[in-house]
Amino acid sequence: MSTNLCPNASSSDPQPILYSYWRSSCSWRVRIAMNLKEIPYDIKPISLIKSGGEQHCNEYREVNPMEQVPALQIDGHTLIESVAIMHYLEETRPQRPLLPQDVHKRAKVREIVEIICSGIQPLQNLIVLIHVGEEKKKEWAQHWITRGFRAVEKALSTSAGKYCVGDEISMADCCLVPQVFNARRFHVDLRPYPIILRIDRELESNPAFRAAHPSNQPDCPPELPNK
Ligand SMILES: O=C(O)/C=C\C(=O)CC(=O)CC(=O)O
Repeated sequence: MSTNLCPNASSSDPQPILYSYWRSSCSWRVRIAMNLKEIPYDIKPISLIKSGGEQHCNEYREVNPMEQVPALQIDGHTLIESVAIMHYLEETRPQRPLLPQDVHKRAKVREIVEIICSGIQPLQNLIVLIHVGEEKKKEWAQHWITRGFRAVEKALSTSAGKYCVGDEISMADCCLVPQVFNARRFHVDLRPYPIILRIDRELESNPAFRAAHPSNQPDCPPELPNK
């Protein structure tokens, strides 16, 4: 690895720590990326629901002022925001690339990432749903996921191979799979999105994706149905 890629990393650095919540789709994206790149890490679970949410406690606010997961302690730095973290990993650990070489394919990966990470997930995030209220939250989440998935499916109709963009797994796939889980959680009818469903099914058995799944997280409640 060249010296400017990872200026503060040394073999004596402690193992990275990922502040994560089992069902957080943003934590899940980073777990997949770490697993794909075979970067060992420890999980520090932050419960988003226990006692009003551990993400709001003073200690964690020092780690992530947005009071959200994930946060990643790596190379002597604390990084927040899942997409920024994935790009950092890509730039410092280029093994098993998550962006294609071709600039147009890269643009397509970023487009799909952006649709999901800006255009869908933030609108159905826990803090928003709390604000929307118990009575309306399901319909609200369905509305925004459906709207976004229409655009994702359209993008995939020209970009997809085996995965979101061509035949290599990319950041777009790291974002898509957790969003499909959220869609199912809110009972979105996924039949109009056959390409999304096909790619989700394709990645289900991938070991990096399996290990990152909520049901395989240390903080996943044991009593969860369909574990
Ligand atoms: O267990 C819970 O109900 C609390 C939080 C979540 O699911 C995580 C989210 O807010 C959704 C997400 O990350 O997309």
